[in-house]
Amino acid sequence: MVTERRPIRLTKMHGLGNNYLFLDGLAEPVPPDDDLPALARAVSDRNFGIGSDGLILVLPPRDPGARFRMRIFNADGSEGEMCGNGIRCLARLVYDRGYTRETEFVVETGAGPIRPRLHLDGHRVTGVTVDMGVPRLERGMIPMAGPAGEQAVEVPLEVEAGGERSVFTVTALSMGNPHCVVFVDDLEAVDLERLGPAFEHHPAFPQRVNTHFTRVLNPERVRVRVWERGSGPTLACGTGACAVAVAGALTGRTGRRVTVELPGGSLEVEWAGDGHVYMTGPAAYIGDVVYDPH
Ligand SMILES: N[C@H](CCC[C@H](N)C(=O)O)C(=O)O
Repeated sequence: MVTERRPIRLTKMHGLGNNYLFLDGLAEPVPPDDDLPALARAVSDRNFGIGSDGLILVLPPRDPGARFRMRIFNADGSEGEMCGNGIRCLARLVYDRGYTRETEFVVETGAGPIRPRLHLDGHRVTGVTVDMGVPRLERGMIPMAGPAGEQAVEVPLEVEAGGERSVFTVTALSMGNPHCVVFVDDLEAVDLERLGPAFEHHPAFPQRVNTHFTRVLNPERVRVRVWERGSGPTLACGTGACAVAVAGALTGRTGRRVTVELPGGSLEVEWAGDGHVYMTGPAAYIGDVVYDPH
């Protein structure tokens, strides 16, 4: 239940069609924490709200080493630790609004400090490369059931969906948020609406999971269909694209530099020698809107 009701100014942006409503907490009052899940659900609703994959707050940092702080809420109101497409949009927004003249800065997130770097043509942001940090491979860090210190690379997962039980081979890891990568030969044959929820709510993932059905086209290129924790099918998932690139390298299916083709477009991902994952992609505006239901 949203306690206080007043018009809320939002900016809708997207990264490859993965779209979010941004509340600029540097210019607007931020609703109380208890209101945020319900507000995220309300504004994300595509019929009774504005419609989006979720709500992102731009906030002043608490971490002295950070310039900004990002909080992300999925369309179901659950809070995610990080959002790859969202942080590229946040980086463009704070630069365009003149909150910083830097083209590289640290953003405090639930996944730790994340560092976007803006690509400019004059003063126009043409793209963003993000240091997404180091992937967490141990089950205890994903989190995923099983021995906490063990990795989950090419492991069996029995999934019950629509009365059918099947065993999938999965590779799970965290980019600060949990991901499950399932390599398949026939991507079109995946019944995402049936399997997506079954993976998302699988008991092996106590905090649920984002799932990425992935076809390897060649060692430098993969194609992915996404079911996101808390938002369902989206056109792209930035943290997921990073997880897919790491899983491809871990399983020997790809190199460490991969073009990840998503329904909304492609991201360039590299799991570099420093252990960090770097993701490059666009950030685009849709427009400003006032949420004022009554
Ligand atoms: N659904 C995700 C958060 C959004 C991630 C995604 N949209 C991205 O671009 O990384 C989660 O609950 O972990």
